[in-house]
Amino acid sequence: MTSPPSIAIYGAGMVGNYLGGRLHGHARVRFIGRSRVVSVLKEHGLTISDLHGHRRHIPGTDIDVATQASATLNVDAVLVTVKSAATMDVAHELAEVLAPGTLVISFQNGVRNTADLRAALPACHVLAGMVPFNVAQPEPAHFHQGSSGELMVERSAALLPALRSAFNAGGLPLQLCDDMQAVLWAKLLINLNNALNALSGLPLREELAQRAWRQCLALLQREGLHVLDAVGIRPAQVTALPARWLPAVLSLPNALFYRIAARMLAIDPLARSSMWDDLQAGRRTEVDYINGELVALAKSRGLRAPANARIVALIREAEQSYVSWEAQALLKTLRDL
Ligand SMILES: NC(=O)C1=CN([C@@H]2O[C@H](COP(=O)(O)OP(=O)(O)OC[C@H]3O[C@@H](n4cnc5c(N)ncnc54)[C@H](OP(=O)(O)O)[C@@H]3O)[C@@H](O)[C@H]2O)C=CC1
Ligand SMILES: CC(C)(CO)C(=O)C(=O)O
Repeated sequence: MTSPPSIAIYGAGMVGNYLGGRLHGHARVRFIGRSRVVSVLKEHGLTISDLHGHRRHIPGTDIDVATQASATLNVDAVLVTVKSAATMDVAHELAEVLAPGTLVISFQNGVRNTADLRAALPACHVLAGMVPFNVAQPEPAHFHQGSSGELMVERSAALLPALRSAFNAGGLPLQLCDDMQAVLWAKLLINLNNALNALSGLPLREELAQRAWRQCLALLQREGLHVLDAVGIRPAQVTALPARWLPAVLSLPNALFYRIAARMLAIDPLARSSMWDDLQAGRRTEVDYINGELVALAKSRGLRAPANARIVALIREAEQSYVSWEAQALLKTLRDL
């Protein structure tokens, strides 16, 4: 790769447009998405910003967009940024067009997307990635990073220096990791809050500032950790504190929590979970790939994960007709199971 690497963003949405906007100019970026989304980018241009004050506008005339998988032909790397339920479709679309050896990175939540992509794309280098921060969409063509953290990607020789340089130059240094499955399980434990945040109807910061919501999350995480222990999965440490300590810290009274875990509340005041975004947009959520993943794992070993199962059911209900919950009421429901 002598000229800047060419990167296709497959799934121009919150994460994809933000990553693509950061990489634009440091790589040749092509945004592949639904026509309703890419036509907004062409019309308004793309604005990206973050909670640290970074802001950038890319005019629509400088943005390369497409709606078909054939636009990934001959790119150096494809970043997959669709929701988990769309992964298999994307895998089959890419299988029709990608040249052998193409690098594909899944920047998705959930623990099975990389394996699904790998199975459908055996001749490609498929790597797992992890996005630790939140992306919000304050306006149709504006994507805002609302919390901190570095992207993580599986260490691999396929991750060529020119590509890593493009991420670095775009302000998205890649943290390389040998055991991404452990990272994805740790992220899944954090994502147990996605459903709670959606049910709360509150921005993340307001929700996590309330002890009863944190206690709900602690309860779901304890149950998750119990299942992971039973099957021998050890989640990686992806936050300042090890995954195993999080339930105890989340359960602290507010005054102590605010002092000890101030970093957890360093979130843009308007940021909400991607599951809230899905419910608002009337889309099916990723709950089966997050809480549902633990429920299925528990079941496969003759165990139970009743609190996470209840959350799956509540989100299913909310997908049909949204009703927000009070924290104390949900905590009681989960404790009574
Ligand atoms: N949003 C966030 O803050 C964060 C999200 N994540 C994770 O990142 C992943 C992406 O999330 P997010 O960016 O929020 O998702 P979005 O729904 O905002 O973006 C995905 C986009 O891809 C489109 N799409 C789906 N299938 C195809 C296809 N076959 N071809 C072209 N476009 C397609 C979707 O359209 P349509 O809706 O019509 O299917 C949608 O516009 C998820 O796994 C999420 O959990 C991780 C960290 C933070
Ligand atoms: C960043 C985080 C944990 C919360 O916004 C997330 O992954 C999501 O919303 O899906």
